[in-house]
Amino acid sequence: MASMSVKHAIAAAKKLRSLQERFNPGGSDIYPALMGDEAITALIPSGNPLSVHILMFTRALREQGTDEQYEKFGRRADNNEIIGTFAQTELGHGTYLRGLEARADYDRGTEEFVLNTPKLSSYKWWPGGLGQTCNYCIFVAQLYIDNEAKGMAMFVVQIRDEETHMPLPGVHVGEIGKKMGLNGVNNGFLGLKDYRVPRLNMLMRHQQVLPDGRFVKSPVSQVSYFPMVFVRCMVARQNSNYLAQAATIATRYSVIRRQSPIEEGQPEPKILEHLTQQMKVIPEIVTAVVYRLAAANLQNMYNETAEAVYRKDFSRLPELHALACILKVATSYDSTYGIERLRQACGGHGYLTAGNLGNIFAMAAPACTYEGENSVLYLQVGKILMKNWSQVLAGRELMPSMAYISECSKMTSFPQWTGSWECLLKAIQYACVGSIRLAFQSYNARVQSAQSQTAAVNYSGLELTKAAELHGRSYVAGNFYQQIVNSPNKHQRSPQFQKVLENMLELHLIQIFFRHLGDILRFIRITEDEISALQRRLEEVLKELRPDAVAITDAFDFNDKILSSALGCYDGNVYERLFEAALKHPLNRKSVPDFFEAHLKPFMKENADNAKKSKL
Ligand SMILES: CCCCC/C=C/C(=O)SCCNC(=O)CCNC(=O)[C@H](O)C(C)(C)COP(=O)(O)OP(=O)(O)OC[C@H]1O[C@@H](n2cnc3c(N)ncnc32)[C@H](O)[C@@H]1OP(=O)(O)O
Ligand SMILES: Cc1cc2nc3c(=O)[nH]c(=O)nc-3n(C[C@H](O)[C@H](O)[C@H](O)COP(=O)(O)OP(=O)(O)OC[C@H]3O[C@@H](n4cnc5c(N)ncnc54)[C@H](O)[C@@H]3O)c2cc1C
Repeated sequence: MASMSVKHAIAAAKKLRSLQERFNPGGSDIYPALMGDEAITALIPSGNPLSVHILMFTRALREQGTDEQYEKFGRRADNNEIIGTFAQTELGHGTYLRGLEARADYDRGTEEFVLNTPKLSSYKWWPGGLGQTCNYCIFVAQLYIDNEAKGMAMFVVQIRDEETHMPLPGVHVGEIGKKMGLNGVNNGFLGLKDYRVPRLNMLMRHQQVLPDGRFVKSPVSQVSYFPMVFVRCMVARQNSNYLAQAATIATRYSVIRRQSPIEEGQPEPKILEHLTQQMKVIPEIVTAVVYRLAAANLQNMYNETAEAVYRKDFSRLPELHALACILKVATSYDSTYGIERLRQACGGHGYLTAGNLGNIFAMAAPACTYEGENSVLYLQVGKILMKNWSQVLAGRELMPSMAYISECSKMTSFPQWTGSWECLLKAIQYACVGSIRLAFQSYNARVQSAQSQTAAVNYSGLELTKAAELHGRSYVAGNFYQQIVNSPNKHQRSPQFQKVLENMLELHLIQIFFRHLGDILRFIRITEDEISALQRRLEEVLKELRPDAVAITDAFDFNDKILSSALGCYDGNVYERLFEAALKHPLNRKSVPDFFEAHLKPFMKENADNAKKSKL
């Protein structure tokens, strides 16, 4: 499977290169590389072994290396003359980067770094493509000078001979084994023993080791985390795409499949006529749209911040970090949940490999773990919200994406309930700020009672992650509201199209309201009648969106090859394709399976003989 994936990935990369040259000659704009990776990944159901090369190796060389280092390594990597990965996680550590055990000791006598993975737990473990595909990697290690720890640093390390692909002396590299999906990616392990690299193999755009061993610290240590921020932004778009693919499959199947009359004596309707089926499928279509828009917004912010960082302006890093965490977590959680819900909406056929929903789930699910495990990232955001709440208490201004926190903090109570979109949006924001306030009170009480900050974070973890989740909901819903209601190009939309968008906004806001009703009721008084009115509106807007469901998913414009699903094919010939897939199964090559003579017949005969004996 790995070699097939590499073959497909190379073919797709070549195609991408020609497209880039045609549409973006000589450009190093990140979009083609991004789109390229998504296009390649979408075409390789078992995952793209070049993903981490495209998304992290080339990017780290460009953003963390000096211009000279880019010329030496980056250009060859961008041109796919060398294939690399990003080797940070170890067998023993993934989240806690300060606990990484791989070390780089500077030898000023030879102006080299001596790289070691001192224990089994220090082995790099997980990097995509490391097992068999890559001949280089970015090796992340704790930097030591005269045995004094200086923090994390990145090193360009060649691990395989460029001609023979043989692992180099001092390198122990291989595949980590089968996974629940992405088995074409050859995630690998890497051990290094006294492996020497020249001083100039340490990426030195932001921090340097001089020939005599003097260390020049980075002005902002967090900039070394930037490669992870990029992938978190990419995950937001990638996983909204996976959800859109699954929504397309389930929607198309739901207007082909007929089952269970709604009125006695009536013909069996398309299953999408059942209200409960609409509630399973249509909200996921809308969630995919909502996250695609939020992810595009975030990508623009990433590009602007990356350019600023290039100019040594690090001011926007904290806000980008917070939003990248929020969106990476929200899209990976919600897409994974949504894809499984859509699989269940397709009944038994949703469980068939020919439907491809299981594989889409297996492709989407690991995003809850890689690039920062979700609950760890929510804790990151929780900590940032605590810092920002202190700013609010001190009357200082907050970053733009948190401005609503200041506004809500000035409200002594929630205004009269109207149920309008603005009211629903304000309700989720108000609940978020209420949660931040409660979390801060708990956190602060712990710190005041002499707990360390890290311990206070741990023991306030449930409230911190709740506040972070609600901040994510507020950001995503606010972004969708602005795009639908206040977009500068709203007047270019036809009234019909605007109405569909407004129906999607209505559904998203009501769905989020019901999902967090408990969190909202802690801070806002809402009567039973007002809640029942929202229940009616929910049923109404599902009915309104039902006629547009197929058109919206068709607008995602996935080729049948990308969906790779007998249930979601454009021509709707589901049963014929299911049956065609079934007949291709190896077990159907013979009428009598080989195991009959070898196992089944003797087994049944032995039972029959025993039965006869017991009667005698
Ligand atoms: C197609 C898909 C391919 C998938 C390929 C997958 C690749 C990978 O998975 S690569 C490996 C990914 N690994 C991670 O994401 C590690 C996750 N762990 C963390 O992020 C760490 O917890 C840590 C790096 C955040 C460090 O934690 P800790 O040492 O406990 O330090 P603090 O939490 O106090 O943070 C210090 C300081 O730095 C700020 N910060 C943290 N991360 C970032 C960032 N990415 N960008 C900017 N700033 C960051 C944090 O807010 C703190 O700031 P202050 O409070 O102002 O000091
Ligand atoms: C498909 C896939 C591809 C990957 N590709 C790469 C790659 O290319 N390069 C690379 O370097 N890595 C890669 N990784 C590794 C990935 O980055 C790590 O798995 C991830 O960072 C989590 O670390 P861990 O696995 O060590 O889990 P841990 O950090 O051991 O976490 C395990 C559990 O402990 C909890 N936990 C840990 N710390 C805390 C805390 N401070 N507070 C609360 N709870 C905590 C976590 O929330 C989690 O529930 C990949 C992983 C996968 C699954």
